[in-house]
Amino acid sequence: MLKVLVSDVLGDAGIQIFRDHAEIEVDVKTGLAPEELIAIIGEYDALVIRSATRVTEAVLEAGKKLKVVGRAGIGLDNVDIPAATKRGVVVMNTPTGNVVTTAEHAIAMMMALTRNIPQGTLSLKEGRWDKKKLQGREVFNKTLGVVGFGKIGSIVADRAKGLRMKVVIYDPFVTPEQIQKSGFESVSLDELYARADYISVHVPKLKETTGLLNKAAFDKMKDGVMIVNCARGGIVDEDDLQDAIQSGKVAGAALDVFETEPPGECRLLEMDRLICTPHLGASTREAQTNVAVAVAHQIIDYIVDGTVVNAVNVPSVAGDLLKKIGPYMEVGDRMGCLQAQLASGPVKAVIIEYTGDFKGMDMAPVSTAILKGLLTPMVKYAVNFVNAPIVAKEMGIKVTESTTSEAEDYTHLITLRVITDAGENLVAGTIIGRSDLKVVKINDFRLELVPEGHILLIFNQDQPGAIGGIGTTLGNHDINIGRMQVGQDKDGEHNIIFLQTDTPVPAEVIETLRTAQMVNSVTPLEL
Ligand SMILES: NC(=O)c1ccc[n+]([C@@H]2O[C@H](COP(=O)([O-])OP(=O)(O)OC[C@H]3O[C@@H](n4cnc5c(N)ncnc54)[C@H](O)[C@@H]3O)[C@@H](O)[C@H]2O)c1
Ligand SMILES: O=C(O)[C@H](O)COP(=O)(O)O
Repeated sequence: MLKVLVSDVLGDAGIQIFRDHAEIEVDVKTGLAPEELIAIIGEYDALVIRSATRVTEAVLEAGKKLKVVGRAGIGLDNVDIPAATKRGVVVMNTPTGNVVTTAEHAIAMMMALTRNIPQGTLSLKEGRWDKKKLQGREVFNKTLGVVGFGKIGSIVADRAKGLRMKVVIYDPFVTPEQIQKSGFESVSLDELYARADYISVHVPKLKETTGLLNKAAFDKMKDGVMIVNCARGGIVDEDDLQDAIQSGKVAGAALDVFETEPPGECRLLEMDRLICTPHLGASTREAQTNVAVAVAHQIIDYIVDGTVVNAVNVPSVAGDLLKKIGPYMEVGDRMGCLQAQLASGPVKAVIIEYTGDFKGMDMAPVSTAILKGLLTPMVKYAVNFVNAPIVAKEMGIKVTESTTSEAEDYTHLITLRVITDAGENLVAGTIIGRSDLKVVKINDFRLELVPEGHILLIFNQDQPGAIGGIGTTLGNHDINIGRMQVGQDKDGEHNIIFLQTDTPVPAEVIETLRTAQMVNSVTPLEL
C-alpha cells in the first residue's frame, strides 16, 4: 500500500478519491506541530498540504519514503522547494482550481472596504447607527491598478471591467500587446501608482516582490488610494502600510494575508481603516472541491503511474506528450542503467543524441530518464526524475544533448555515449511499433535486445561449440534461457551474446562461465 498523509484541511471529495483507491491508504492529521510531523512523516509516500503545514528541510529529511508533496492550492512559500528537489521529492500544486474564488474575494474586499461593510456590521452589532461616519464611495469610473496580470490578476481586471472601473495593469513579464489584447492598459509601476484609486496586488511572493508596496511606493500613490492584498503577506509592507493609513495617504486597506499567519496582536489590525479576513481567498466550497480533487488525482497519477502533472520542480509529462515520449523515457532509463553496468570508473561525460523524427517533442524528460537510469546504480540515495540532473551536476558529469532530423536505419534513434577514464561505451536504443523497447547497438555490435530482466552479457570467440557450451552450463544449473541475442563484431572473430534468464544467475555459475573455453568475459546485468 502507498501511504498518503493529509496534514491540512482538505475537501472531502479529495479524501474520498484517496479512500476509493485500492493501492492507497490515507491518514488525515491536521494541526500537527512541526516535531509531530517530523516524527510520523517517515511512514508516508505522499504529503498533501495547504498553506498551514511548513515543509521544511527537516521534514523532508525525515520523510525517507516521501515521493511527493501536493499543495491543494497555489502558493508554495511554505515548502522548501530546493531541499525537496535535492531529495528527489516532486512538489506540485493545483494552479487553477481556486483562481476565480480568489479573484472574487479581492473584488469583495475592495467593495467591502469602499462601502465600510465590516465597520457597519460591527457598529450595528455594538448598538450604534454610524450612518454618517461610514459614508463610502463609488467604484464606478475609478481606476483600479492591478499589479500582476497572471491567473488571478487577469480575472480581477475582468470583473472590475464589469463594475465599469478603468483598469491599468503592471506586469513586467506580460507583453503590453497581450494586456491590450485583453482590453486593458499596460502601464509602468510608477504610472500605476500615480493613476490608481485602488491597487490590488496579485504577484507571487518573491525576493523582488517582498515589500513591493512600501513607503517609497505609497509616496508615489494618489492621496486616498485604497490597497487590496489577497496574494501573500509581506508583498505590502505592514509597518509602512500602517504609517500610510495613519497619515491619511492611504484611505484604507483590505488584507487577506499577513507577514505572519495568524498575525497575533498587531497595531495594524486595530486600525479602523483596515479590514481583513483570515486567509480566506481560496475558501469557497467550489474552490476547495476543485483543488482537493485535483491534488488527489495528481498525487495518485504520480505515485501509482509515475505521471507528473503541475510539478514545480520537474517538467510535467502528461497526457499526449507522455503517450508519445513515455516509451522513449523508458528505453532511455534502461539504456542509462545498461551503461552504468558497462562503465568502469567514475563517469566524466554523457553525450545524448536524438536522431530522426523527434520534431515537436520536448526530449528533456527523456534525457532526465537516461540520467536517472545511469546514476541510480552509482549513488547510495534515490535518484529520480526530479533530482537526476542535479545529481549529475553534483558528480561533475558533463551532459551534452543534440538532436538531428537525419534518420539512418531507424526513424527514431537515441544514442547514448558514456565516457569514463577507461574509455567510451555507446548504447543506442529505439522503439519498435508503439512501445516495444529495443537496444539496437552496443559499441560495435548491432543487435535487437529487449532491455529487461536478468541478462548475461558475454563476449566470446566466434567458434563452433562456444554458444552450446554456455547453454549446457546454464542448463546444468537449472537456469532457463528466455531469450538469446547474438551479435558479431566487424571482423567476425568475436560474438556478443545476450542471454535473458528467467532467474538471476548465481555468482558461482558466472564464475564457471568465465573460465569456460572461448569465453572472454561475462557481465551480469539487471535491467
Ligand atoms: N489569498 C489566497 O487565498 C490566495 C489564493 C490563491 C493564490 N494566492 C496568491 O495570489 C498570487 C497570484 O496567484 P496567481 O495564480 O495569479 O499567480 P500567477 O503566477 O498566475 O500570476 C502572477 C503574475 O505576477 C507577475 N509578476 C511576477 N513578478 C512580478 C513583479 N515583480 N511585478 C509585477 N508582476 C509580477 C507574473 O508575471 C504573473 O503574471 C500568488 O501570490 C498566490 O500565492 C492567494
Ligand atoms: O495559495 C493559495 O492557494 C491560497 O493562498 C490558499 O491557501 P489555503 O489553501 O491555505 O487557503
